[in-house]
Amino acid sequence: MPLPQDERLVALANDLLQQFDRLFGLHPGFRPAHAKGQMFTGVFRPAPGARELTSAPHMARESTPVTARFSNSTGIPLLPDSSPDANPRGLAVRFNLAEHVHTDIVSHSLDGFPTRDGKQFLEFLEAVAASGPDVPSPKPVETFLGSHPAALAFVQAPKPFPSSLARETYFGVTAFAFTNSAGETKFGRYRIVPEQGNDFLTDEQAAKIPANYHFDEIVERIGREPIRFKLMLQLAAAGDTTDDATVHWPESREVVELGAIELTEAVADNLAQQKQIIFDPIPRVEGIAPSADPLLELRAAIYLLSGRRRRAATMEEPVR
Ligand code: HEM
Repeated sequence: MPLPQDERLVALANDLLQQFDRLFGLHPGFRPAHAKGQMFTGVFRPAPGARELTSAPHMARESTPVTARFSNSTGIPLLPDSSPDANPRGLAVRFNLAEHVHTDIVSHSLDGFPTRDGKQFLEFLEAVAASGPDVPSPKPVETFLGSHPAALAFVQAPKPFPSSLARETYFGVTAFAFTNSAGETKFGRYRIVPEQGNDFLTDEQAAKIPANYHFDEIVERIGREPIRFKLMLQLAAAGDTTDDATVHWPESREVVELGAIELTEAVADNLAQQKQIIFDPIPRVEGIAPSADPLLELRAAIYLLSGRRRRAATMEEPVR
C-alpha cells in the first residue's frame, strides 16, 4: 500500500486527519474514525458466476481466508453502542491471498457518502466542528448542508440500530472496474448482505442497550454459530456515473452474487491486532481496478498515514 506521490493529496490527507483529531480528540493507538472495533477470521467462498465478472484470484479458488473488522463510526474508542453517532457501522474485509498479499473491501452500513471529494468532506467536518451548541443559527453546518444536497441526504438518511452487527447490510459505496479473463469490464459496487437478513431495533429498544451491546453480542453469537454474509455486486448500466459516491444507481440495477463470507472466530488479541492492521480502500489485485472516484486515492493515503501513526503509538487507554 504505497503513499501517493501527489503532494497536494497527501497534504489534504493530513488536514483531514487533523480535523478528525479536533472533532474526536486524540486517542493514541486508535483510528481517528471507526475507532471502536472487533476483528474476526473466517473464509470466503466464491459463487459460480464470480469468475465471469473478474479474474481476481479469490474468485477462482475454492476458498480464501479472510480477516474482518466491524466498527462503530467516530474516532471515540469508548463510544457507547447506543449512541446515534455509532451509525453507520463499518465492516472491512481482507482476503488473504498469500503471505503479505491481500485485497480488501472497506464498507459501511449506509449506501452513500456526504461529499463527492475530500476537499468538500474537509469543509463539512470544519463546519461541524464550528457548530457547537452555543453557536447561533444558521450554524456553519446548517449553511453547508443547505448548499450541499448530497450531504443533507446523507445526514437525513435513516440510520436505524441493527439488532446485531451480523444483521446489517454494508455498502462499498465507491465503484470498481471488474475485468474477466476475456478482457470484458463492468463497473460495480459491493454490498455485503447478512444471510439471516437485516434486523433493526426500535428507537425505544436502542436507547436501552448497554454500552458494549453490539460487540458483546457478536462475540457471543460467533461462539454459537458462524456469521454468514453474501458478497454481492450491484452492476452499473451503460451511462451510469461511476466516479461519484454521492450518485446512487437505481435499485432496479442487476445485483449479482460474488460469493459467501463465513466468519467463524473472534480474534482473541483484538486490541493489538486492530492496532496493527491497515485496510486499503484500493483493491490492488488483478481483475478489480479502482474507478476514477476521487475518494479512493485520498482514502488510501489517509488510512496509510493514520495506520503508521497508530502502529507507532503507545496506547494509554484501556478499552472494553
Ligand atoms: C473523504 C472520505 C473519507 C475520509 C476522509 C475517511 C476517513 C477515515 C479515517 C481517517 C479512517 C481511519 C483509518 C485508519 O486509521 O486505519 C477511516 C476508516 C474507515 N472508513 Fe473512512 N473515510 C472516508 C470515506 C469512507 C467511505 C466512503 C466509507 C464507506 C465505504 C468509509 C468507511 C470506513 C471504515 C469502515 C473504516 C474503518 C476501517 C477499519 O476497520 O480499519 N470511509 N476513514
